[in-house]
Amino acid sequence: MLELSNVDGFYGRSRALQSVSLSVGKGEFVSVLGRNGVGKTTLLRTILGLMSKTSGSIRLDGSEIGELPTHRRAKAGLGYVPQGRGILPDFTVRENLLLGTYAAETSERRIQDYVFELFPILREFLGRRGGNLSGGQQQQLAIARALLSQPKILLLDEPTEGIQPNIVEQIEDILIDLNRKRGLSIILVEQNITFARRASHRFAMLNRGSVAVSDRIEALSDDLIHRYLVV
Ligand SMILES: Nc1ncnc2c1ncn2[C@@H]1O[C@H](COP(=O)(O)OP(=O)(O)OP(=O)(O)O)[C@@H](O)[C@H]1O
Repeated sequence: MLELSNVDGFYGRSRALQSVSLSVGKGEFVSVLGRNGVGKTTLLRTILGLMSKTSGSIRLDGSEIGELPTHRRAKAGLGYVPQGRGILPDFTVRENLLLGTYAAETSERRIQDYVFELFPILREFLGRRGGNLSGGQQQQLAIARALLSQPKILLLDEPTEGIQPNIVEQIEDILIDLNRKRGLSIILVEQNITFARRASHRFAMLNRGSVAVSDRIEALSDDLIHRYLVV
C-alpha cells in the first residue's frame, strides 16, 4: 500500500532522514519508534510532503506520490494527526471537523455519523470552540477530522502524549478497532511502548535518521528497547 524507498529529508543542508525504506501493507499497523530527535516526525512530514527538500521514492497503491503537493497526497489517501493535534482554537468543533472533509477525494462536505459513534463527546460539543476542549477531547477531534478525509492510511504522531490515562486507553482502543475492524492502515509514531506492542503488527526503529531495525512487533526485545529507546 505505502512504500518508501531510499527516502531522504533535509532541513536546509542538514539531512534529518537518511535513505529510509519502509513498507506498510493494506490493513497493517506499523509503529515508528526511537528516541527524541531521531527523525520520527520528520518521517511523517516527508511522507505528507511537508518538507521543503526530500528525495527518494514514495508510492501509494503503486503510484508515485513523492512529487505531489500535500493536498494531493491527502486526496490520494493520506490522513494526518499531527503532534500537538493541530486543532484551530477559534474554530468550533463542527468547523474543525468540516476542514477534514476538504481533504477527502469526494466533494461532499458532510460530517459522517460514524465519527460521533466513535467519539460521542464531539456531537455534544459541536458548537464549542476547539480551544476550549481538554487535551484528550482535542485529540479525539484531531483523529475524527483526519478520518473525515477518508484516508486509506492514517499517520499519527504521538497521539497519547500529554493526555489523561482514561482517555489514552479509549483512544488506543479506537485506533486498534479502526485497524482490526475497518482495515484502516496505520503508521503510529509512539513513545508509549506498551501501546505500540498491543496495537502493531510491525515496527521500525529509527536511529539518527535511519531505520536501524524493522521487524514484526514480536521481535521488539528488551535488548532493542535498551539499545535504541532507553535514554
Ligand atoms: N524545523 C527544523 N529545522 C531544523 N532542524 C529540525 C527542524 N525540525 C527538526 N529538526 C531536527 O531534525 C532532527 C529530527 O527531528 P524530529 O522532530 O523529526 O525527531 P523526532 O524523532 O520526531 O523527535 P521527538 O520525539 O522529540 O518528536 C532533529 O535533529 C531535529 O533537531
